[in-house]
Amino acid sequence: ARLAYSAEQISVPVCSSLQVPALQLHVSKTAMRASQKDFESALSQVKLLKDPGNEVKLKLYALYKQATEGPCNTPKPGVFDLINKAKWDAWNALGSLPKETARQNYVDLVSGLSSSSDSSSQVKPEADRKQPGYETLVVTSEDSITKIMMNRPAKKNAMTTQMYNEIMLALKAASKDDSAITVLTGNGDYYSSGNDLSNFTDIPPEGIEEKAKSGAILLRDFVDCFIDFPKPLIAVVNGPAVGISVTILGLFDTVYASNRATFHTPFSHLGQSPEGCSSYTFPKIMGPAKAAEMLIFGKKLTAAEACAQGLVTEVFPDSTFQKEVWTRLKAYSKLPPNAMRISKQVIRNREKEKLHAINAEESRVLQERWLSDECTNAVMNFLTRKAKL
Ligand SMILES: CCCCCC/C=C/C(=O)SCCNC(=O)CCNC(=O)[C@H](O)C(C)(C)COP(=O)(O)OP(=O)(O)OC[C@H]1O[C@@H](n2cnc3c(N)ncnc32)[C@H](O)[C@@H]1OP(=O)(O)O
Repeated sequence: ARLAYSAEQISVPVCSSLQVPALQLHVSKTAMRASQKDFESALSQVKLLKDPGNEVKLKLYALYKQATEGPCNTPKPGVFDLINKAKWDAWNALGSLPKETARQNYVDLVSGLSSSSDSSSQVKPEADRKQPGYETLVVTSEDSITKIMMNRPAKKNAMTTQMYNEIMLALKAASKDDSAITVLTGNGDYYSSGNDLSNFTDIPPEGIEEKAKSGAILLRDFVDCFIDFPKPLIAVVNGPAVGISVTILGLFDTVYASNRATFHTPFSHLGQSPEGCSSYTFPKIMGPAKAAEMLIFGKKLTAAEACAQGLVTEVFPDSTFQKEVWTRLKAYSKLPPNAMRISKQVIRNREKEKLHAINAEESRVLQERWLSDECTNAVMNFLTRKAKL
């Protein structure tokens, strides 16, 4: 049955003090313009929803603050104040979005949540469905869909060694479970900021060469899992994507993106070179000239540009992204699973051997790049806060 809950009940253990201020009945005067009635009714409606999860609550929080107070201009909370920092990040990510647009987006989001909770009143709370054993991911299986969500929102879902290993484990488990399709997505405002640059700081006693060697093996194994994944694999790109989180998209069967997403592969800036088989898949998908702009010159694409160039399947407005995408995926997941798997095999199998060879070669080249001065300086500049993308 649908749960009516109070402001206290909406917070979940992962983020226990995350309260949605929209639940407070106070609405500042600045919000009382065009869609005042709709906005007020959304504020009441939100109290009747099932817990929508932290990601959505952060979106609601950010839109509410933007709609009532305008752009974020409060100081950024400290590193250890994770919850307030996540809230601040979500609000700040809205930039100069006009108050009226934020109000409209809030109303749209609540309306999307209401209709999806109407149609799935038996859904178990996420905590019950969550698969145990992952620290950097939230893995859930429901409606024949296994969802692997990168879960380091405070670090923009940067991929640590542990996250690479957990994604490989989750993919292996998903390839054998009874789900029909598998989804990779991110928690928070980013899809992923790519390789966690602090991976480079953990040098073993055997030295930097050994570190580069083990990194190349990890990279090759990680990308191999995507090449070999037997079921339809869908990326739900909820926000900006950087580096390896972009390159592996060429190995997915479908890529849905929010219109807030961007696609950025700044390898030359970082003294590195392409991976994830992108040296092959990108020129094939978008033609060599467009691929070179991304992979050599680090041109950042908007979601619309990435869609026009064939890397993204479809772009959705951020305010309705989750609702539209999951409605579509739930419908796809009801198709005969064996037929989908076999179709994927027919489409992908003849390329597999080639992709494994390309992956091995890209990993070998990167192993050398990681030892270069260009790469070391770029990573040190980021880690000492002298540079950002
Ligand atoms: C097995 C190894 C395989 C390696 C394969 C090769 C892979 C290559 C790549 O993926 S290359 C791409 C690498 N990524 C980057 O260079 C991104 C670096 N990050 C940034 O430039 C920025 O953080 C940003 C533009 C993504 C976001 O900027 P902003 O919105 O201003 O947020 P913050 O910078 O304050 O970030 C919040 C918090 O997250 C930390 N963080 C973000 N990205 C990374 C990252 N890639 N590695 C490590 N840490 C990251 C950032 O430091 C902040 O932490 P703090 O709050 O200061 O503790």
